[in-house]
Amino acid sequence: MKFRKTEALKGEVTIPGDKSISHRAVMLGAISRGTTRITNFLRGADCLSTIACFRKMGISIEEFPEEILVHGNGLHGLHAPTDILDVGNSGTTARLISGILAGQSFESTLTGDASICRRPMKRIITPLSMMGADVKSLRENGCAPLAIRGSRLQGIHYESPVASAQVKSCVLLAGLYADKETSVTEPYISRDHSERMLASFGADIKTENCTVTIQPEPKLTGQDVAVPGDISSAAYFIAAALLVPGSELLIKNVGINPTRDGILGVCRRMGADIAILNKREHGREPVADLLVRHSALKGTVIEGAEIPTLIDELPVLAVLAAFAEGRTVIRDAQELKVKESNRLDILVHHLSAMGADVTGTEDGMIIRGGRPLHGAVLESHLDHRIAMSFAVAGIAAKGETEILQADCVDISYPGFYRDLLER
Ligand SMILES: O=C(O)C1=C[C@@H](OP(=O)(O)O)[C@@H](O)[C@H](O)C1
Ligand SMILES: C=C(OP(=O)(O)O)C(=O)O
Repeated sequence: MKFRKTEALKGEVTIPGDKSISHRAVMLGAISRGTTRITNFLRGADCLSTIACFRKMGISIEEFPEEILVHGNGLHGLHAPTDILDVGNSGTTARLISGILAGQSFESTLTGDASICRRPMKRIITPLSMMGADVKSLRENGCAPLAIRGSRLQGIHYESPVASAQVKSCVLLAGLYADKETSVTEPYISRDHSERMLASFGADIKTENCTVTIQPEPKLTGQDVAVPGDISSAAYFIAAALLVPGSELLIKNVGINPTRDGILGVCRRMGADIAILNKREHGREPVADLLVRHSALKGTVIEGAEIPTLIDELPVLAVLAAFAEGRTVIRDAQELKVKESNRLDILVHHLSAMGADVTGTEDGMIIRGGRPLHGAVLESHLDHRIAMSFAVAGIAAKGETEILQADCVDISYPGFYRDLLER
């Protein structure tokens, strides 16, 4: 896929549903009693993997153009899977479903694509084993494929070494099947969609600072879930409108949960003109429309507690920083090394290939912005966020940028190129 400088981004765009919330709606629907009706469900490959996994455990899930219906069988209503559970490219599916599988009375095997089989699973094997589950990395490398023998679990208090919503959610979901309360403390607060949705389905769950506590064996009841637009997908449009001169773009129906909206604060510090309009609630999630105008940007520092609130947006923020005047420092972002690809290394490589002045560090990078960027031929490494971030760089840089294996955007945003280019 090839990109050149585009015209100003004008008018409005409505981006697809939130990936994290779509996954969770299917999972909680599957283990609740009654029907869960999901609107604005993200039909990306990752969320379709979640649906396929629960169908293999006997859950009836109907797909209609406007809604998804999940007919749950209750907390103990899953059947032993008819086959190996394939999570595809989805880390969220792998880690969250493992928490549910750990509490079942059957054995299951879970695998995924080459990227999934490189991503660290020890971070969930450790707490699930503490709870009494038998979870094995079949290649003994701490990664998938995983064999999970479920059992009646023990409630634990887990101090997570990483601020990861996937680890936290995995332990909380396992906690539904424990003999007493389970709590998780993380170093910084990560996205809290699981907590909000578990509460709305009827779980007894409380958050105090960085600790979440859940009581076991709740009566979960199917709900209507209206999925907000994904701020991680909106991020590419925010960045494109900020970079392309003359742009003034209204991005409608974006989830602005404070554990996810770090990109807005960073952009504002960089000098961005972003107005938050029509603030409202969708279920328990805050939503707004964002009016973004082309802006002159300056460098900033992104670190610490802010990192989990914008973890998936760091690739596109690094692109913005390359176009901004002055120095941007990204620290505490070592988690980027263990996503769909090693995003730190690839960002440094690709930004340099486009002419940016960037130095990789142990846990981030230093970008000395303001040099004019030029086109380059770039591998996506089958990482949707890399492909979308450099598509944005490509429409703001001089000359032609080609992204190889660009179709991987279907993981989280089918139709992304059409929305970006055919406006
Ligand atoms: O819980 C979730 O839905 C997610 C959590 C984050 O991962 P970590 O928990 O590994 O930080 C994020 O990068 C991922 O895209 C989705
Ligand atoms: C890291 C991501 O997703 P996951 O961990 O679910 O594969 C992402 O979407 O950027």
